[in-house]
Amino acid sequence: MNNVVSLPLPATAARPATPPRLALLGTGNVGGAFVARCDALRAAGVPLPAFAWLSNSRALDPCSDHIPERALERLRAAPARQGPWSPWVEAEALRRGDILVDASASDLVAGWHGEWLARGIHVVTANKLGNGADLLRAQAIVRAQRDGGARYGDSATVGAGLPLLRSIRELVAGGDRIHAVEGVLSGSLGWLFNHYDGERPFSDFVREARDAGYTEPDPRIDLSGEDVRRKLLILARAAGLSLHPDDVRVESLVPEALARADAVAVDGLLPSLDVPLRERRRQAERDGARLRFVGRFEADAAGGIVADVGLRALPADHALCGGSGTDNRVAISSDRYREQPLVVQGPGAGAEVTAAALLDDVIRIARLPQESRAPSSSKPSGA
Ligand SMILES: NC(=O)C1=CN([C@@H]2O[C@H](COP(=O)(O)OP(=O)(O)OC[C@H]3O[C@@H](n4cnc5c(N)ncnc54)[C@H](O)[C@@H]3O)[C@@H](O)[C@H]2O)C=CC1
Ligand SMILES: N[C@@H](CC=O)C(=O)O
Repeated sequence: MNNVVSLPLPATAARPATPPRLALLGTGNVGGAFVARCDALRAAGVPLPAFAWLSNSRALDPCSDHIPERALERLRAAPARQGPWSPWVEAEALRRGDILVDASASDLVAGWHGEWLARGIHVVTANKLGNGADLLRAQAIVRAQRDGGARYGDSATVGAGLPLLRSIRELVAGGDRIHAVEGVLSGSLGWLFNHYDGERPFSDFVREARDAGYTEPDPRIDLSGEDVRRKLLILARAAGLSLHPDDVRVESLVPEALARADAVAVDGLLPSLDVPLRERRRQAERDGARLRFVGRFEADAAGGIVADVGLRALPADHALCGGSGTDNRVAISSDRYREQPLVVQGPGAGAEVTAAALLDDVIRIARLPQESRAPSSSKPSGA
C-alpha cells in the first residue's frame, strides 16, 4: 500500500523577500468568524499578516483601506454572478510565502490547493475537499508541499480543530501504527442526535442546526454521511493509509427525492426525513439504545482496511454516547493505545471554533523562521 504521507521532504524552503500576506476565500459563516477573530487578536496585540485580499463567489476586494471587516461587508453586498468564478486568477498573483486561507466549500478552490503549494504559497483550509476527496488530489497536495516548500494547514478540516489530526500524525511520527479510528465525527449530526426528541419533527432540528452554522452549506452533505466520509479519508491518510472514497461504505439518511433535488428545493423536502428518523428513534428507545452517527476505519497489519459510516443504535452506556452539544467523540487505537484507546472529545462544528483552528494554523506558519516554513521531516502535511 502506498503511504500518502511518506514522500521525501524538501531541502528548499519558502523564502519570502517581504512579510507574508493573507488572502481569504469565503466570507460565509467560517470566513466571517475568521475576519472577526483576526480583528480581535490584532486588537489584543497579536501580530498577524496583513490581508492582500478577501473574496467570495461573487467578488474580490483588495482591502485597500486595511479594514477587513469593511471588505467583508462589501463582499457580502456584492451582486450575484452567473456560473463558477475563480477570482484569485484575476487577482494580483500571490507571492511565495503568502498564506491563503480557504473558508469555502468549493471543489474548484480545493482543486487549486496543490498548485498554490507548488508555487510556495502556504494553504490553510477548512475546506475538506483537498485532503478528503480524490486520493490523487491528496497525494498531489503532499508532493506539492515538497516541491514548493510550503505548508498545508488542515487542522480545521476534522473536528473543527480538535487535536485529532495532530495526534494521529504525532503517533505515526513516533513509530506507532494506527489500528482503528472510530467516532462521532460530525458536529451537526452529533448535535442532531443529542437534541432530537422524537416529538418535534427531525426536519425542524435540521433547520436549527443549519441556521446555527453547524451543517455544511448544503445540509445533505452532512445527512448523507458525505462529510463524515471526507473526515474519515483525511484521518486515514494522516495515518498513512491510501484510502479511496469508494473504499468507505456509507449509509445515507437522505431519501432519494431529497438527494436528487435542486438546492433551492432542499428546505421544502426536509420533512421527508421525519417519518424514517422517528421510526429509527422509536426502535432505539424500545431497545434501550441511543442513535449515534458513527464513522470508523480499521486497518490490519497486512494492509486490509474496513471503513464505514452510518447511523447506529448503541447501548446508552457505550463510550460513543458521551458528549453533548456539537461534540465529536473519537477513539484512536494504535500500537501504543492497544487496550484503551486514546479518546478525543470536544465541539466539532461551529464558525468560531473553526475560525480559531484556521487562525492557529496561520499563526503557526507566520511565526516559523522564514527558512523553516517548509514542512519538517516529521510532519509533511499539516501546519
Ligand atoms: N461550519 C462549520 O462548523 C465548519 C465548516 N467547515 C468548512 O468550512 C467551509 C465553509 O463553511 P461555511 O462558512 O459554513 O460555508 P458558507 O456557505 O457560509 O460560506 C462559503 C463561502 O465560500 C464562498 N465561495 C464559494 N465558492 C467560492 C469561490 N470559487 N471562490 C471564493 N469563495 C467562494 C461563498 O461565496 C461563501 O462566502 C466549508 O468547507 C466547511 O466544510 C469546517 C469545519 C467546521
Ligand atoms: N458540517 C460539519 C462542520 C464541521 O466540519 C459537521 O457537522 O461536523
